[in-house]
Amino acid sequence: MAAEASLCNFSGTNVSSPPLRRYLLSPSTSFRSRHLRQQPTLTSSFFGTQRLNSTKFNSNSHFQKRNLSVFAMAASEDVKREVPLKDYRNIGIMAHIDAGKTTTTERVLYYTGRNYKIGEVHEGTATMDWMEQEQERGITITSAATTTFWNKHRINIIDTPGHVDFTLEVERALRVLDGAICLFDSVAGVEPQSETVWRQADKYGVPRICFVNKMDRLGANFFRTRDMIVTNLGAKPLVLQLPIGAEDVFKGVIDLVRMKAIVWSGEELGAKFAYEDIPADLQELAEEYRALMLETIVELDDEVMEGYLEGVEPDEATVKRLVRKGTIGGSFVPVLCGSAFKNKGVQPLLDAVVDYLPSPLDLPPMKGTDPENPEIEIERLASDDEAFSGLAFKIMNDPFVGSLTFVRIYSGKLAAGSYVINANKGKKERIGRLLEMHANSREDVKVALAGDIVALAGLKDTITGETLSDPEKPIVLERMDFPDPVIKVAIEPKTKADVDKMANGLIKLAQEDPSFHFSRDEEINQTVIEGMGELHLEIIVDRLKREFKVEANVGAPQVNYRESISRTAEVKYVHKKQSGGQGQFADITVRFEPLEAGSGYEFKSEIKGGAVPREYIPGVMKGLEESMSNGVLAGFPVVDLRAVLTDGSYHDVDSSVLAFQLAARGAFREGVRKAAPKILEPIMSVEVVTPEEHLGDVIGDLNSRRGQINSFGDKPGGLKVVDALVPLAEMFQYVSTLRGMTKGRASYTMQLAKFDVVPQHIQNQLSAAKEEAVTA
Ligand SMILES: Nc1nc2c(ncn2[C@@H]2O[C@H](COP(=O)(O)OP(=O)(O)OP(=O)(O)O)[C@@H](O)[C@H]2O)c(=O)[nH]1
Repeated sequence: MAAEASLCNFSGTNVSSPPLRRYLLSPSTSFRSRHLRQQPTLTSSFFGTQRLNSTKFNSNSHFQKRNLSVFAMAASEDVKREVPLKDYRNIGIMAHIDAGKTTTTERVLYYTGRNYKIGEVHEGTATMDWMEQEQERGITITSAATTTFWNKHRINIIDTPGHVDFTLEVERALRVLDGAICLFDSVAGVEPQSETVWRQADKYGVPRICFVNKMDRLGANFFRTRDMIVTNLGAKPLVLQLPIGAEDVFKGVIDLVRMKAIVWSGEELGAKFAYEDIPADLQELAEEYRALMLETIVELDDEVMEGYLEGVEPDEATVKRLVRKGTIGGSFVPVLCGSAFKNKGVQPLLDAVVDYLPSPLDLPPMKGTDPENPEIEIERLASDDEAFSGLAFKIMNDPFVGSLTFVRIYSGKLAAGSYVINANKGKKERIGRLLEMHANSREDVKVALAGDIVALAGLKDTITGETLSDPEKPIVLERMDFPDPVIKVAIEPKTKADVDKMANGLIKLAQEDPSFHFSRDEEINQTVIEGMGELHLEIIVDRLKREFKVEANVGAPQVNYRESISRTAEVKYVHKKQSGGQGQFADITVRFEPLEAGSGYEFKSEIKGGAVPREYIPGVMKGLEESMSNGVLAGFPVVDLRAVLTDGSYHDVDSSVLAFQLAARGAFREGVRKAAPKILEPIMSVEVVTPEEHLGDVIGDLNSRRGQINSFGDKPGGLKVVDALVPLAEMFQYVSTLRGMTKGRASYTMQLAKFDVVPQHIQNQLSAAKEEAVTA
């Protein structure tokens, strides 16, 4: 018989315990009957999508079920595009925490005419920060997508959070954006989270423009920020504006493309601005920077370059064309400035979005694979005439509509009432309603087109990162990478009555957020939630309380350890039982091999000549898979390991799938013990910014936390910066220690750097703790 070989690969962390699987399979239908009852009135289309009536949802809305047929009808209608695809801009606003993303987005919404009364972040009324706790904490937690229009261009904006615990939100947004605005605080310059986000944007090849915000703040320095874009980000800035004044005398900007000053007459919302002559004292500087700009852009066009060398300056249209070309091609990043809070610089920023950031047509076609045969690559052009494809990039639970799936449409059309296929799962999904989102209000649309970002209500099986496509022409678009959670806490509802409510809430939250996991450990009778940091889990617990009305007791945070092996080991294991009637017999030999960090788990069969018959191999795979979630040292998930089934034997009567499953579990226990098992812990890359007088304390403290100091440096304003690698286990509550130690003058950021082996004494403690918990 020919050699049988099968290889399966899945990340060890995705192995969910049986109770978790049960949770995930239970249907969540609670919202459907109550909310799919809007009475739609067809109105003429105004913009790129065909609208039904605009509806603000509130608990008083009354809808009628029979009109659902209108949605179904819409699927077959021809749709005329109102905004050409070349005039679409799908953008995100990214930055370090507190750089002003929400404030800037609010201004953008105001100036594009969608918001009549502006919300201020510090008053807790900002439109994009619509979740209750965002308003209280004044930070943006969930990306909210909104559609708006500027100069006949359709701009879809996704507001992304700045805190590192929500990095995944930023990743998701970047995956579906065509361009981005990177905001910097002109006092702090390029901050650590901006560097992280910048690298993420590089990874997805997202063209961007920079906006140096907060030019009105004491200590604002446009040029220092420009220099930091070079030194900290390794990027090539193309200065397109210079500030006129700074701090409390910041008046406006010099537009180096038109060589005009743009001066605002006040600081209030809607303050008028006028184009004026460049102030005499800035004329020379403006000429110098215009020359620098021109020298950079003419390199992109030989003909223009020749003219320029002969003394002919390119006209405004040519300058804009070349800036656009270089921005989209990644040759440089345009740099603008202003003060969102004082309403200066926002309109030219919107012009720059339109002028320099790409439309879907400027980008390469979307690549994907055939779901049946992942070897076959497929491309989809950004066009309404192509087969439909879209990527689900966010799931949100909405109190009025239920679960909303945000989808970026890459090709084709999507109609309410139609059916699509979830290409990752091979499951049909019915498109109940299509909603165009505007922060916390929404409008029903009949059909959405290539380039649109819409929210779909009523999808059943689709989670973040999956592709929806035309059932006739399925495609799986590139998958997103989700980081593994690094921290966990035990959680228990305060009353027995809340057990089911909590399970339901956890399922919904996990569907929304792939960096959040939960599981139930039957052995110690505990539900455990896992996430990217203390704040991340705090927010989850808070949302359970507010949105699902579950009061819960929460344990102390614990590190998400992993187990792995250090060397290859082979083990022969025979499972044999004879009690009463039929016996059980399975004999296998399995080789356990260590894999590179991040490889997850692989299974391979090298069985020849049917030593283990084909029908029993799934039993072996299942037994090994089950064991992967429960390592031999301290019960942590096992990662970075390949199990190879090399030999075995069976009994004609007594062998069964179950017998091989039990043999695999035994082989795992024995084999992994022989393969020098080890416990791994998350090591964080920590950056602390502190005044010099506290530097010694900060370093001493990091050393006492098993920290390894990598470098020191200087920051503007006489501050020192320390880079260190510190085990996450030592970083709980660091925020309060640091605050106490430096009188609140230092700040820090941290993110996962790697997993590394724990010292022996900690391994012993963890093993002992597991034994104690099981005994208890
Ligand atoms: N002086 C000044 N303050 C600003 C400016 N823009 C924003 N702010 C203030 O800076 C603080 C943070 O602004 P946000 O808009 O919440 O920042 P964010 O980047 O959205 O913050 P996260 O969502 O938490 O990451 C708020 O108090 C704003 O009022 C500005 O141009 N000048």
